[in-house]
Amino acid sequence: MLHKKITFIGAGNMAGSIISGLAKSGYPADLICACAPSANNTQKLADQFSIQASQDNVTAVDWAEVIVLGVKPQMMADVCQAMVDQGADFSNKLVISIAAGISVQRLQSLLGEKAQIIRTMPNTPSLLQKGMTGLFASEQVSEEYKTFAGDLMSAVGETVWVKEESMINSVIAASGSSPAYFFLFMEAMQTKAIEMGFDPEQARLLVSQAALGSIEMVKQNPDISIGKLRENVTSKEGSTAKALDTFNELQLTEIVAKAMQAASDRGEEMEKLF
Ligand SMILES: NC(=O)C1=CN([C@@H]2O[C@H](COP(=O)(O)OP(=O)(O)OC[C@H]3O[C@@H](n4cnc5c(N)ncnc54)[C@H](O)[C@@H]3O)[C@@H](O)[C@H]2O)C=CC1
Ligand SMILES: O=C(O)[C@@H]1CCC=N1
Repeated sequence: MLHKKITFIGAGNMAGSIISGLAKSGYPADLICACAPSANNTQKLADQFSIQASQDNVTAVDWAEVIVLGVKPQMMADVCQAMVDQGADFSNKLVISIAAGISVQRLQSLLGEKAQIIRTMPNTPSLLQKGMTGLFASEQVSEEYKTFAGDLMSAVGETVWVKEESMINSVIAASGSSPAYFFLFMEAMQTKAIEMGFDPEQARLLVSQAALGSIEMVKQNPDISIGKLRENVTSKEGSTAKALDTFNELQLTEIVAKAMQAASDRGEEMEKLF
């Protein structure tokens, strides 16, 4: 991939994960700058990966060709407005937003019509280059910048382009937020395993190794449906069947669908609020 100077505005959980994944992927560290008001996070990343750290958004934007917006949705408008008021010029720069709930149109009105904006929805496993990112580009974004954004996010995991911006909210539901669902499930299992007599480390090992093995089986067998893999574990009248009956009685599938819909709805709602 081409290498361009990238400034991250915000260096928290998500931006920090992408920066770490990028640095581990071999992206030139001297072309990455992390910018946030407090030096805490930025300096940690700078010490760990030899990237640049800054506390001055405008200078950091001036320096780079690609700007990744990684602040909280609630803060996005104020942060963008402050940069523009202080003279930051986003004309013809590639602006990659990772924020939930901020539309391209909103960003365009904040940063100016000449900013080339790509909206993405990554997730924190980007840290380990095991991320999943959905991307949406408005019509005015150049092919060069689309390719760059795709390559950039591919350096930290898998990517899917969506044609409709509204599908970014579906990406939130399926992969942006979903590491938290899997963590919740594992937490619940760990809690019960402890109750059944294991110490916390053993319980964590039992649950996480089972999860890891299951994921690998899904990944390494793309031609076998996930349902079939489930059936292969489920002996007739055996113990797995009893566990699955319990999940079904309590309507796990419906619960998951409702939770995913709630995540997507909140993304949509935030687009109106912020
Ligand atoms: N955490 C996650 O799993 C995911 C988060 N996102 C999106 O990423 C964005 C950031 O979320 P998190 O990383 O979780 O939040 P966070 O709170 O960990 O990070 C926010 C960062 O913004 C910085 N910041 C605050 N004011 C600033 C300013 N004026 N200028 C520059 N930086 C400033 C903070 O210092 C912090 O480094 C959100 O918009 C969220 O929707 C997207 C996908 C997944
Ligand atoms: O909770 C949130 O709003 C963000 C978006 C996806 C994951 N975290």
